[in-house]
This record gives sequence, structure tokens and C-alpha cells, in this order.
Amino acid sequence: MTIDHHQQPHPAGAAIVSNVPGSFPWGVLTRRHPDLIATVRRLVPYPPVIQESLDQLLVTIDGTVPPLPADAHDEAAWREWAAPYLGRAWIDVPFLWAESYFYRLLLEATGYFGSGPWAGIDPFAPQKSAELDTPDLARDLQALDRLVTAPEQASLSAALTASLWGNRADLGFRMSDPSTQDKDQVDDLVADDSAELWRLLSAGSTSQVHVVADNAGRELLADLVLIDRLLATRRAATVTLHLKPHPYYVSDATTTDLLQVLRHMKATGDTAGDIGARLNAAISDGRLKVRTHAFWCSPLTFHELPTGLATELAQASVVIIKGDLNYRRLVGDAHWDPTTSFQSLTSYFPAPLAALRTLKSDVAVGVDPDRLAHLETTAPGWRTDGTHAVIHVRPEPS
Ligand SMILES: O=P(O)(O)OC[C@H]1O[C@](O)(CO)[C@@H](O)[C@@H]1O
Repeated sequence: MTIDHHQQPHPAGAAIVSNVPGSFPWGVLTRRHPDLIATVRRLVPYPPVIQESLDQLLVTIDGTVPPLPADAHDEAAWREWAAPYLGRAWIDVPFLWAESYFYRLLLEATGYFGSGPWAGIDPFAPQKSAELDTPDLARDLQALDRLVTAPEQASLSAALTASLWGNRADLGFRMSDPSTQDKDQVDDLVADDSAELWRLLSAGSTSQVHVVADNAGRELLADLVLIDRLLATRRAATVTLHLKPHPYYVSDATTTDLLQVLRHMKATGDTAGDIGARLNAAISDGRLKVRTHAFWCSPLTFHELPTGLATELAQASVVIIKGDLNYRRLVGDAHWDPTTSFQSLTSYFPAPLAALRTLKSDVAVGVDPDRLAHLETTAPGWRTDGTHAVIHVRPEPS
């Protein structure tokens, strides 16, 4: 794989690493990753040779960062990205990088990129599919009728809110805290620039909207409903949906996941079926474009968008960026002062942008000082427990 870097200055905040016992990133590396390996082997009947690779991966992640096998298709790219970290303890290297490489090694261990019978088999598919059959998702589908028939702005706002909170439906996150779906979301957003987003997406425009997707299943369903509303109300002339080229971070959406959700919508019938049919038609006639790029599964921040992708995004009227990981990659996975302006940290991004994120990791920016003081005293877990969310908008590149 070749990714040409469109080099931009790096953010100045200190990178988050995972070496503080009890900290959020420490828990991800030392607890969640081994648990995930156990879940994958419980749900997919891998043969002995892959079981042994997974045993080896468990040992590896308890030690130091290894190179990718020399015959891996993307060995050259990872050799460059891993150079500063090889041989170092996982918990001492940047958290963002360590998580990304863990998922790459997991795909390696399961033969995803090999030439054998397990090539292309998504190790997370059973978890993603199971989510489509949950009562939560069935409720979401039932609610679509009211959403679609509401007055236009109410319908758009409801779709935006559903897409925002759909980001709670992240299977990796739920693994570390299964109670998260029972915790109440705090509807009063930590930051809410949605009025600015609707200004960017005025009716009857020729807007080219890009959506950088995050999770499959419930979140992708909500994203698709938002996309349908944008197209149906002519807030967008076209939508480009950026998906992962291969499985990543447990539930990240691939093209296979998109097709599965669309099939599920059509099979459900009623309003969900109508939306599914409209989206299928939009894909067929080019109003909904699906894109994948290796960059989305790389350990790099968006400061290093490859030139081709940066050029494509620069054409967008607005880029809607979903989720926690994309947010970390957007602002930099660093210990920012939470009152640091979102606009200043994202001034490098090549298009107007909106970030929809439920907070599921330590990074926080763009928070009003009074709100911050209140959060710190009343909701100590606000950064990581998935109960709080932000809509940040940065209208123009500077
Ligand atoms: O699916 P999302 O919203 O990107 O969340 C993934 C996030 O989950 C985490 O694994 C933490 O819960 C983060 O490391 C990562 O940013």
C-alpha cells in the first residue's frame, strides 16, 4: 500500500499514551484487546493454525511492538509507521497508534489478508450481524415513520440527533463497559454547533456532502437515514459515504456492512424499506457515492491526509465526520486543554466540516469553561462513558 502524505504541521498537545495503570487507554490495551481476542475465537470457529496465531498475538500484546511479517501486502507502509515504536512496550507508544496496529495484527492473525480459506473473512462479522437483530435496532426502525413524516426541519434535526447518538452503538466500546447502553445519554450537548451545520446545508442547494462513517449496524442505519433526509430535502445534491476498506476497530463499517444494513432495511419493509429502496436507487444513479481508502485504516491523524483524498474532500460543501476515533484523528489524540478551540485545531482541514461524536476517550476540546467546570464536578466520567456528545462545526478552511 502506498499513501503519499500531504504533510501538515502536527498538533502541539502531548500524545496520549497508555502507561498509567487504571487510565482509560491502559484499560483498552491491557483488558479490552485480550477480551476481544477471546470474543473473536468464541464467535468464529478458526482452525488450529489460526488459534495458534491468536495465542501468539496475546503474548505479543503483553510485550513489545513487533514488525509486520515481511510478506504482508502493506509491510512497507507499516515499516515506516512503526519505525519509532518497534521493540517498545505497547503501553508506552501513542494510544492511537497502538490501537490501530493491534487491529492490523488481529487481521494478520486471522488470515484476513492471506490467500487461504479465511481470506476476507471479517472476524467481527458475528458481532456486527447480531446487532441488526437487537430490540434497540428494531425500535429505531419502527420510529422511522414518525421521523420521515415530521415537518422538514424537525425531521432533519431528528435524523442528525439519531446519527449523533447512534455513535454510542460501538461494539468495541461496549465490550469494556457493557452497561453503557443502560446509561442515560445527556441530551444537553457539551457543544452544539448544529445551527451552523444547517446554515451550510441550505435547502435547494447543490451541496456535495461527504460523510466519513464510523460504525456499522445501528450507527450506520442512522447515518443512512440522515443521508436519505439530506437527499430527499435537497440539502445535498450528492452524498459521498466514506467507508473502511476492511474490518477495523470491531464495528467499523465496510461496504459489506453497508449492503447488509440496506438489505435489512428493505426486508423490514414500511418506511425503513422505502428508505432502503431510495438509497439503493441513489447508489445506482450516482447521487450516493461509496468510497473506501486505505488511509481510513491507517494509524495517521487527518493532518496527514493523502493528497488525492485531501483534494477530493476539498470539493465538499461539508464533510460530516462521525465518531470518536475519527474525532481523535481530526484534532490529534493529545492531552488538549478542553477549552482549546475546535476551530483552531482543525483549521488545516481542507473543507467545511462537522464532527458528530459521543465522547468515548479522553480527548476533549471546544468546551466552554463554565460547562467544563460543571462537568468535572458533576459527571466525572463524561469524557469516556459515552453519555456525553458534541456537534462541532468549522465552517471554512482558513
Ligand atoms: O467507534 P468510535 O466512536 O470511533 O469509537 C471508537 C473508540 O472507542 C475506543 O476504542 C474507546 O472506547 C476508542 O479508543 C476509540 O476512539
